[in-house]
Amino acid sequence: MKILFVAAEAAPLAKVGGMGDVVGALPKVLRKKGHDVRVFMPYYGFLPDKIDIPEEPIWKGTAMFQDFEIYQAFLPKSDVPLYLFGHPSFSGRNVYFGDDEGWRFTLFANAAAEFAWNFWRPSIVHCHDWHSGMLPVWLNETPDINTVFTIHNLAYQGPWRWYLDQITWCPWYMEGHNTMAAAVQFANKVTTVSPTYAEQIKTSEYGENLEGLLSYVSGKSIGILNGIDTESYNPQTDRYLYQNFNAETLDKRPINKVSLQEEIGLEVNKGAFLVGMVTRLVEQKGIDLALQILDRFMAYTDAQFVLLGTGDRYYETQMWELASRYRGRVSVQLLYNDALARRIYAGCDAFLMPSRFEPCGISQMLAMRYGCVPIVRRTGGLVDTVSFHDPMRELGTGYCFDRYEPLDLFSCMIKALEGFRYKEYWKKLQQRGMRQNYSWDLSADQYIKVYEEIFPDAPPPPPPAPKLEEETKIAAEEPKPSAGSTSL
Ligand SMILES: Nc1ncnc2c1ncn2[C@@H]1O[C@H](COP(=O)(O)OP(=O)(O)O[C@H]2O[C@H](CO)[C@@H](O)[C@H](O)[C@H]2O)[C@@H](O)[C@H]1O
Repeated sequence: MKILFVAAEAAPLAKVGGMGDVVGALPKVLRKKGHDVRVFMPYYGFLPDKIDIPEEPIWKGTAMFQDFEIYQAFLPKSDVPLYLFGHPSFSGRNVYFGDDEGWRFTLFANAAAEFAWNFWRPSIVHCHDWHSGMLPVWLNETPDINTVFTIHNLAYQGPWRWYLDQITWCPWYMEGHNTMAAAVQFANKVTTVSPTYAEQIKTSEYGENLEGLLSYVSGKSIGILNGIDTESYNPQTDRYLYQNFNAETLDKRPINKVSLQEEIGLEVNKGAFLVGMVTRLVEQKGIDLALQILDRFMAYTDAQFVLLGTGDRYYETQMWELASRYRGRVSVQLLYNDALARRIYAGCDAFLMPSRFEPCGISQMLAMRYGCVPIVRRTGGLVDTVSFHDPMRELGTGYCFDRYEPLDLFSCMIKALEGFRYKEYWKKLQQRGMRQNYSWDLSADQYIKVYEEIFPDAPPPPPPAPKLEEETKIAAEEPKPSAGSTSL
């Protein structure tokens, strides 16, 4: 099957959060399973620092009165073709910035529709979050192209209808008061990234005002648990670690702890309980809850804490102040750094994720893969991926609490600290986490099932697109205007 992923992020090239992880990993697995999957993403100004991109575009088009060019590269270490949407509005050094984000990504989505209509015609366009949310609307009247829309984060819903009306083509049949709502209505299938979150978003507590619509479309929606890129994130081979290890050689892991402590300015102390967080500093991640208890936790224990993240200025300042109160015991790194993130997963004893809501969560799975025990609030995908530690029966993979209450988080962290004292049990807990299968294999099969469920309704796909070498030749020619083009 021919599938075009359309997304704002794809790891390791452009990643701000977990959506990048998914778009960087899932296409590779689907391709291994025999599907022709390709990725369409903006040509960000920083990409030439990371991969070789040919100077000549393979195609040129127009959308929303803007000329654009498409360049072709490949996802690193893979044979997944990567189409890069070249337009000056994306030439900056950041993925997300500025007030024109709504316009910029709507243009991106419109260009993706043009691309699918006129250059490489897939059977399925797999859209990710609001950035590509208008695609299911525009492609609704193209019967041989079906759409799957994946919700990674319901909190960001994209431009509102009144604004879309001003900047782009909103067809007569379009319904939905913003991009996300329209995508949910028009996609052939809607997926979200864990079974528990798929149920939660039908309630007013988690539905972000779309709970009614999401309940209404529940016949075409499903929760499919994310996986992780087990090749890239492998403590046995990860070149960013001070010392490689696996579940059988956990005795080597403390070298990472000590080296991390040195690197980030903590007192070097193998025995201290080191808790880490790698996160976007936003309300979703429960930073306010953590801030309510961290002072006391540091005061009453000899634990250490490291935070790696950027985001909300208020949280950044509060974390910074915490670090200044506990010099040598709290380290706050207000930056985005993939290598340091890996060293935190490999060096910390526990990983804190007290999320207010969590569609799936990639970080807790990465933490477990690196022998770092998760402390999580039981919400969304955290329920589906972390289970209660029961030392007597040797079950479970982490420490969990239910209510979004400071006391509950505090007592959960104290339990983890106590558990850490019993080294043999702790080691078994780490090993159970490391041996979990969080690879994309099972989830990729579920996505294939979703694609196959909608595919029989479509007419047979058009004749195969030209081979890649031929596509390059086509690039040299001027694009021909084609029927069915709907850009403005
Ligand atoms: N400062 C920093 N430096 C380096 N790396 C950093 C970093 N901050 C975050 N990261 C990395 O970004 C990723 C975060 O992924 P998550 O899935 O945990 O959350 P996110 O909310 O971004 O994703 C959303 O989409 C994903 C994918 O569907 C869902 O799992 C999730 O619940 C949803 O909120 C991890 O790979 C983490 O290591």
